[in-house]
Amino acid sequence: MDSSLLSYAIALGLLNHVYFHKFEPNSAKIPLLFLSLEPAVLILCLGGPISFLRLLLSYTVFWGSLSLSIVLYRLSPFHPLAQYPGPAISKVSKLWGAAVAARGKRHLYLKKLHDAYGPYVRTGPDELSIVDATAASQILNAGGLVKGRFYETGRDPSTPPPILSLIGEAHAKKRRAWNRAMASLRDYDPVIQKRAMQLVTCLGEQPKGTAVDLALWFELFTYDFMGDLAFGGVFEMLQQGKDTHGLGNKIHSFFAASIILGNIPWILGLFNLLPMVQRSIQEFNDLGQGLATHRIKTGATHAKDLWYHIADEEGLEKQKPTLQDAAADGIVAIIAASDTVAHLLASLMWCLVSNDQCYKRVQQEIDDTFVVEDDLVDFSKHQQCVFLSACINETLRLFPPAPVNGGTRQVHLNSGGGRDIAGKYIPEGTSVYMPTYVLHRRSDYFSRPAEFVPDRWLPSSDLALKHNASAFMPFSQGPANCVGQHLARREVQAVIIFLLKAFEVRFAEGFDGAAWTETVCDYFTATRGPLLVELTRRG
Ligand code: HEM
Repeated sequence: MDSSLLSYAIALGLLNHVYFHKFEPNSAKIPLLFLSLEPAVLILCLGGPISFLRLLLSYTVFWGSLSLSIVLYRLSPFHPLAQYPGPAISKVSKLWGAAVAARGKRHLYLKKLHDAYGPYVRTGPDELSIVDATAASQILNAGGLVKGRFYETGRDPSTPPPILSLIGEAHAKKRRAWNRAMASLRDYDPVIQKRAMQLVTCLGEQPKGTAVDLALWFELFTYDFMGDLAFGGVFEMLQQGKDTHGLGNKIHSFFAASIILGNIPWILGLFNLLPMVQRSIQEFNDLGQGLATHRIKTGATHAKDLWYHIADEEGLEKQKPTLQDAAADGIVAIIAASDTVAHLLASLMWCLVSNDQCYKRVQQEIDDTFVVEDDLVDFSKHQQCVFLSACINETLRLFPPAPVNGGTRQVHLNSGGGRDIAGKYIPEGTSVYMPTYVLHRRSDYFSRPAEFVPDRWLPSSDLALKHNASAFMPFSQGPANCVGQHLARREVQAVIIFLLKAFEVRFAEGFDGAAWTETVCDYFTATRGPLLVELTRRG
């Protein structure tokens, strides 16, 4: 046995742990290079024969001592997050979390963990999941924590970052343009109306007695609508009755890769080198550029569209964004605004069709508000449907389209110490999730948390229910909350009003309605399986 090689390999393993713990790298590229060479260099330095057996010993002992030291430290009471409970496997590595995320069931896994361990759970060596409304509000609002490394995923560093990845002044600048775009939502009413009416027409043309996949049709609606708003009307998927651009697949595989990478961000630099990943990022960049070029060539479908604002066509900013810059935001508009709204629409229809009483109340409210068909286009009347609004809130509570509330927030390393948040100490280097799916289902915030009870949102309700509205944050909170939330509500309100005025909707024969929620997955935004219904024209 080569005892000096053994002791040096152990010591080198421990030294590497101490070094990389203190100077945590941003990317695994350089550390992996060092870690793969060091045991061989050690043999060269110690002298003696360079045999296969000595190499094997050096590598095994070096990697073994490094891994054991990391595992023991992460489980030890000396780790800064030692006071937070959580499963041992999560304390040791994020790989388990990444595997759960890859299956799309992260929201359900987090719910189980919080049920077992309470509102603060250690979900990774340096990661917490928090479902405390006060803490979430402090983290997300001004003066809270900044965005974590999660937001670097899915982007090639050579491409301009979209609003979602930015912080500080760069974020504020883009946010001003987005705020202008969302300041006068009435400008977009004609587009919502046109697409909602087209949706109803397309649905009415489906052969009688066939099952219609509402989840798919809602996606086509939102793609067409956002295509109109951001890029001058490019997709026309409703007309074709299918996702002709494969946009759904592109978005879903992009997000799936992003959340897996978001769980183990140090792998980012390596992962981005894979041709498959480069291709996917490139595809998105090309799509954005192509759509932007199309919009510039053809102009807007109506006076001032979203592109007009995000590309600053009015020239209000000192420095106009480049085409690439604006295209990056245009793509965010398609991604952030289509799948989320489609999910809300599908979940809402599922909730209504599953709850006959609520369905009838919504239908009655719509019939009372819009006595003649022409009234439907009067968007000011849409807001009068207060029970429908309550149903929208209740759906957002139960099925938030961003189940984990976006990416992580972080107390970055070397940022001047940890932070006190709602009476708890969050040490430097900690990433934090605030899964709304779990927060919204805490029984001490909302009574009967798993039930669809829209009345809890009505001021006139005489139900004596616990109702903590500050724990309701489907659109996140603070300066980087969802800038499109009012547009989303406006779209959903309109589509449901047009749809329920035109049709009776029931689950299709043989469709297992009760099992539909099991098809919901969390890939940053939620995805869902087909929602098969039967539509009957109302008289
Ligand atoms: C039901 C529909 C929607 C839901 C539940 C939703 C939810 C969210 C959430 C949770 C965030 C924060 C993400 C994070 O911090 O990582 C967000 C950000 C954002 N959303 Fe939405 N969203 C919806 C619809 C829309 C629509 C219709 C638009 C645009 C037309 C939009 C545009 C954006 C943008 C641009 C951001 C980034 C804001 C910033 O960084 O300042 N969203 N959304």
